[in-house]
Amino acid sequence: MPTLGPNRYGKAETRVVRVVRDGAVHHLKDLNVSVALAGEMDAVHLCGDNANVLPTDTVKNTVYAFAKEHGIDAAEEFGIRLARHFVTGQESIHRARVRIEEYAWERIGTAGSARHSFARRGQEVRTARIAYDGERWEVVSGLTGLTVLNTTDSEFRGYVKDRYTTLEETSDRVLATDVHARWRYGWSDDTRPVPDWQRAHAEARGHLLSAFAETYSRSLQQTLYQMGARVIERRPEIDEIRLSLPNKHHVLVDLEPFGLTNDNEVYVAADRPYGLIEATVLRDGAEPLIPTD
Ligand SMILES: O=c1[nH]c(=O)c2[nH]c(=O)[nH]c2[nH]1
Repeated sequence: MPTLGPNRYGKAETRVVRVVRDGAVHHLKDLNVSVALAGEMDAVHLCGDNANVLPTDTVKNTVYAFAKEHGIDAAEEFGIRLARHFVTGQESIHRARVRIEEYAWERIGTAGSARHSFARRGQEVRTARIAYDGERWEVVSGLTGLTVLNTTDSEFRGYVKDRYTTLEETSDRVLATDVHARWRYGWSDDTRPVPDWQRAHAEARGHLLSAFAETYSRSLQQTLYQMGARVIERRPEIDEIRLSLPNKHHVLVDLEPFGLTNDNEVYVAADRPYGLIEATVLRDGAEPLIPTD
């Protein structure tokens, strides 16, 4: 009989919107929560015995019930609460992984409606991934879809050239990317103080942005390292950060046919193909544990 390999199950993409009504002033949290559970699941796969299976429908209900009972503050905290509940609440479940995407809303600032009217903030998504095996925690937070652009202080020269190279060297180009960042906290057991998730996230995001803006870039690779290093240097609770940065090429348009010059003023924003620059930056002695795919 073929052997059953690694397996997990759960409810993916439970969309939960939680409104907190503070009198006339309302607050909004908007999450997409995916829970995956693993443990003693041989019988359900091999014999059709469901005795160890907490239904995925129950998993979904738990997400909604916890949103009501405990509210939602930091995504990490909500994910930790869920993971602990499944691992400590069911004997057959030994490990839980909770992934959360959080969509940010900001207030529409007109008088009166500012209390209950919101607009989605751009494409940026906050992410959290919590893994728990009953003893150790692994919390990886991050963000995707944070689009940034420098109109100068970026060059790309001195690279390898072979017979297929046509790219012109440049000492002044537009540098733009959609930041996809994941960072892993050193916190891993309940006996140690839990990081301030909201503050750590806001500060890490701020360091990514300031390093992007302040780095004189000789390549996106160099900028990536500077962004990651700044987070590691300034946030002691973070041991590892992985960045995936598409190079959103901005190509100068040839205006000569129209008798016009183009002194780094008019670009075509090419959407594909794009260079894709990826790397992990680590605290000295830390292990690279964030998956590279
Ligand atoms: O910052 C860059 N890094 C590269 O590796 C590369 N390759 C390329 O064609 N343009 C760029 N830009």
